[in-house]
Amino acid sequence: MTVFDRLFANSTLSQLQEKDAHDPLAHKRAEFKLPEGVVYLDGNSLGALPLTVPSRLARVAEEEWGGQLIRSWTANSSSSGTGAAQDWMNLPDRVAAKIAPLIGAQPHEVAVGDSTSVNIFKLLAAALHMAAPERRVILTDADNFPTDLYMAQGLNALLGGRYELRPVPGANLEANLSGEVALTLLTEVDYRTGHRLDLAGLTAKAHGHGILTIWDLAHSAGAFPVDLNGAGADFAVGCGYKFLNGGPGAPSFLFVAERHQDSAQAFLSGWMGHVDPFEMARDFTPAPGARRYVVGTPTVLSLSALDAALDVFADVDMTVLRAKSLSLTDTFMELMEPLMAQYPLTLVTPRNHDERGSQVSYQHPQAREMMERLIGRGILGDFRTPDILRFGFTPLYHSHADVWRAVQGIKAALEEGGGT
Ligand SMILES: Cc1ncc(COP(=O)(O)O)c(C=O)c1O
Ligand SMILES: Nc1c(O)cccc1C(=O)C[C@H](N)C(=O)O
Repeated sequence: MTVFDRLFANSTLSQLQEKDAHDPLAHKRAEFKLPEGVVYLDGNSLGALPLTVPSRLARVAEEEWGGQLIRSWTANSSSSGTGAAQDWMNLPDRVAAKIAPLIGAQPHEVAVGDSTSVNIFKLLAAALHMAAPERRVILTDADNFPTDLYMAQGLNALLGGRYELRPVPGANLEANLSGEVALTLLTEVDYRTGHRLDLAGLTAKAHGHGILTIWDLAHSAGAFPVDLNGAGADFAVGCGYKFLNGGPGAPSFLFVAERHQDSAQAFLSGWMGHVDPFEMARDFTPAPGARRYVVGTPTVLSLSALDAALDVFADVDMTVLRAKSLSLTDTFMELMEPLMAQYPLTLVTPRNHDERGSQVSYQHPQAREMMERLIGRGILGDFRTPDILRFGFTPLYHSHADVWRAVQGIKAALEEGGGT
């Protein structure tokens, strides 16, 4: 670093620190465990640990499981002296009620459990069954996350190959909406580029052609305000372990719009989606609302972690969170500008605010090696094939000074790489 560089960098840093001093979300960082010496830019893969989670897990293990044993499935406060049992049976519904406001849904439109992949399967099956039989195309983005494509391929094989999975480039989606399309299966924010589709606009256009929509909100929920009902969305899924910080393998959520709940069928009709599981009836009668999509026994430990993690959003205004996210990603792009002029870096994330999520990505010919060097320097981003450096920003725990530190680390890693 030259003297000039250092002076420039320091003045930039102090300007950013000034911004941080006025950050209305600055206090949220103290609610997370973040290791010293690390800038964690991978909350879009695995959110950081909210401090309330370990004690909640310990309580569930020691008191609810260890002390109350099977009584914890029901709410029965008189069953023991060690505190009220925790009504585990309804835990998926309580978690759904916490996710609902983050995605513009009503609580009974949300179900929590299973993985995102499995929930995609449930919704694909329900939506295809609702679509007119002459509609034989499932329209998707060619760059969609692999599991979305694989689930559609698997279900289509089960259905005897009746459908055509049509992957098209994101820019051609609108032109491919037609009367032969049964449904669209789209991820709002691209996991590689961070490009954000127009969820409301595409939903309206799809509806104009009589097409049902399934949205994957993996990189949206908890990252910015989502308004599924405002957009008239039909179906959606999302991850619990990314911006919702529910921990590795956290349960996923799904959304079924109220207007579809009588016609959409839960084909993975497990007993926990039955209106009265302990009736032990021979035939499946669905529970009201989205609860019918809860298949088997709720995964109490991981649901409890997600339940506790979601409390960090209780006092967060999501429009404020979005404004901070944009400020962080704008700052990052701006600070990276001189490096783009000097090194083979290509920005692949749109600069336009409406067209991006909460990540910024660059192509680099040695992206994998670059990311290894960066991780060695404590800048934890991600590499995605074939040549993407991906940096996720979580407004709940990042400051503008973190952005500055990250860019200093990237600069040093690029220099270490000898110009590549
Ligand atoms: C868009 C998208 N959908 C789904 C998933 C994951 O699905 P699952 O939770 O089933 O592994 C991811 C990331 O892992 C993703 O980025
Ligand atoms: N889900 C993941 C996992 O189980 C292991 C490692 C990474 C992940 C991810 O979240 C990948 C992620 N969906 C992505 O956007 O690349």
